[in-house]
Amino acid sequence: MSTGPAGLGSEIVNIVNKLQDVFNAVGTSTASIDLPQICVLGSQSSGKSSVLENIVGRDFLPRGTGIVTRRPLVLQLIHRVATPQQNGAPPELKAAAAGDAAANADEWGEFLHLPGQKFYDFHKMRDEIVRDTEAKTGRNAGISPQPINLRIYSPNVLTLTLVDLPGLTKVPVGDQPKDIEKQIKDMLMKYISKPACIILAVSPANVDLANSDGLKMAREVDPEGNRTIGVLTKIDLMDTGTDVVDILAGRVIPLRMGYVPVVNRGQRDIDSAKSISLALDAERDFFENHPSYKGKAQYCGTPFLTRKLNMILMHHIRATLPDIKTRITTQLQKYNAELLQLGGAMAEHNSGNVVLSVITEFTNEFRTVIDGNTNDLSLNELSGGARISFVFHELFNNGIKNIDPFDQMKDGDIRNILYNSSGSTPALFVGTAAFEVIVKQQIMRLEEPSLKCCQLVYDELIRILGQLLTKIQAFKRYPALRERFNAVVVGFFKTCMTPTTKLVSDMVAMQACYVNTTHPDFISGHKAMTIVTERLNANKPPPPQSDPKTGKLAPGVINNNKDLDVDAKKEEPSFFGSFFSATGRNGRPGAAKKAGGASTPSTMEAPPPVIKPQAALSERETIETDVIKLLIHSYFNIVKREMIDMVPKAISLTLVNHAKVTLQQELLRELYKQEVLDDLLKESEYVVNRRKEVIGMVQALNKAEEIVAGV
Ligand SMILES: Nc1nc2c(ncn2[C@@H]2O[C@H](COP(=O)(O)OP(=O)(O)OP(=O)(O)O)[C@@H](O)[C@H]2O)c(=O)[nH]1
Repeated sequence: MSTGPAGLGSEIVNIVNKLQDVFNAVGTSTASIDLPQICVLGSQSSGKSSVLENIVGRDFLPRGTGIVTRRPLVLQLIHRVATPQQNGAPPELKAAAAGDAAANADEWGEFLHLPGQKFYDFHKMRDEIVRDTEAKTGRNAGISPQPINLRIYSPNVLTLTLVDLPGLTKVPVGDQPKDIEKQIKDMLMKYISKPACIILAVSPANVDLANSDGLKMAREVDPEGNRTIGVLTKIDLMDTGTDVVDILAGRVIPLRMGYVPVVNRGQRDIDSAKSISLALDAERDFFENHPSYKGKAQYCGTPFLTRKLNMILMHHIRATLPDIKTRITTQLQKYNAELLQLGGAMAEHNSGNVVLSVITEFTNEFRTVIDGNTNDLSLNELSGGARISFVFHELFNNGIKNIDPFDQMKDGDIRNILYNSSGSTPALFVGTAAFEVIVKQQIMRLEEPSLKCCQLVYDELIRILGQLLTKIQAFKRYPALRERFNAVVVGFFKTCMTPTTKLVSDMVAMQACYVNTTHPDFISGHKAMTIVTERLNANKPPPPQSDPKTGKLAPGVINNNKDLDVDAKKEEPSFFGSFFSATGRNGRPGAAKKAGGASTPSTMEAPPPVIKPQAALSERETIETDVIKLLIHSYFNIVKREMIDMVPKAISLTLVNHAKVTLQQELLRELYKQEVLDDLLKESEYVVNRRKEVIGMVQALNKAEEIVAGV
């Protein structure tokens, strides 16, 4: 490349330019490596475009009213030595000369979005900037963070990369969005907040520096002023007798890299198409002859600014290169690892091996999750097996315990059952039968929560399946495999549910079908009787019928034997009457007072169509009912306890444990078949695309590594 003072730092800046190209080629989403660059920051009309054009030495930026710069312009200036044209001027140049008087064979621009096209005509270059800006943002609409990349080759530039950004604005113009100020500020922030960015803060000297929007914003991200260079424009427009000497001396807002004063073309110069070379001459004259600056004129003006920027960028790049190298290496490792996960660059696979290993991984994970040995144990959430335990020991346990056998049954109902269950032999075994009827009814109520428990455990298994389908990487790559896995496993769980619900229903049916009154935990009839009568005595002394003999029914309830008084209706002729009052067709109570009674056999009438019990319970009825309730309570508790114990065991046997043991076989049988293997391993579009992207990144990073290797 070039040598001599003009080429100062070219090599190292070129390295960054090359890196920029390499990364640009793989897209903007990969800006994970921030390259050093100089960003131009300032309010509208502060003179940013003028400074840039002076640095380049050519007119090439769009001008106009409103926000002209609406996309970042990444401007790579590349110094090249002027070469005598050997075979005459290139054809593009001949065409260009007509439009741009300054066109010459040594200076041209190239846009990244128009590869291979050389712009010798800098006016056409300007048109292209306008065209592409409008293409991406609309005519006067908004702004866009998507940069335009322009590279300018010239013997008159120092190798330098500058980013021209939209000017800070306050008022939306035309159909600009209302929040344009915020949009611009956000975009600028994105650029200047990166530590690798050097901020070129442009402020007009004819406005108080404290009000400079550019400097204000720069201080937000660089409060110490370590990476901000101040450019003071419009020095020529300052009132006579005033100057920026205090600012330059760092006495107003100090910046470590200092300030450079410049004089650009005024509006009138632009309108009269004054050439930049003339403008640069005028600038030099201005500083050399101004009383405030002539002693330090070599530190003023655009050429000094350019050299300074070149030096700063070069040093900056030197300083950041080691870090860039490290980042390239880490990124390379990251993308290589991802590529490996995506199945490598060639994406070759032996479908049999893949399916086999996914089945193994899945079933291992499944067992681990069920057994609760999972690595990613979350502290604030139960998972897998722990959730199933919760279903068993909390939900099911409480669901069963909370069933109150008498919540839907009034004492009067019990009395009715007591009577009804006696059938045509009212007194004999009446208690036993009623007890069994009620207990069986209540036992059947346990079926619903038991089946619900099966369903909840099934839901948990489905949940685990969902987790594994997300967790295991191969499913991302092979969506068809994922689908089939899902279908097979869900189908498997469903199949297991049939014997499981049958088993659980049967367990309830077993309990209901045989009531074991000899169960060791069952309260005895005598005990129940004693408890009830004691309770009664305690509640309302003196008990009028405290003699158990009068409540003879009760012991019979349990033992079906001795004390059951078949003559009860003789002793208490009101046995029926005390239990029931008949209601006639018209519903009048007492219409058949003696109905059904054996006392009037000779004049027996047909019973009334509806026979209703009397509302209040007699004392004996109360005792009988209480005894029955106590017995039911005792027995129902035994059954509940057994169900709480057994249902989880049943569900484990036929569902959870069964799945643990046989799921692998099932998956092998369904999926590990030659005829389906290839279909299962069709890759998802995402994987195919992502692999392309990652391969691109890896290639770019490899290239980047090469580029920085020698530095
Ligand atoms: N006299 C004089 N005029 C200047 C100087 N710098 C810029 N101007 C004028 O100020 C106006 C704005 O300059 P630009 O370079 O377009 O400013 P800008 O910051 O790029 O503006 P936007 O792109 O709209 O944000 C133009 O009319 C320039 O001619 C200067 O140093 N002296």
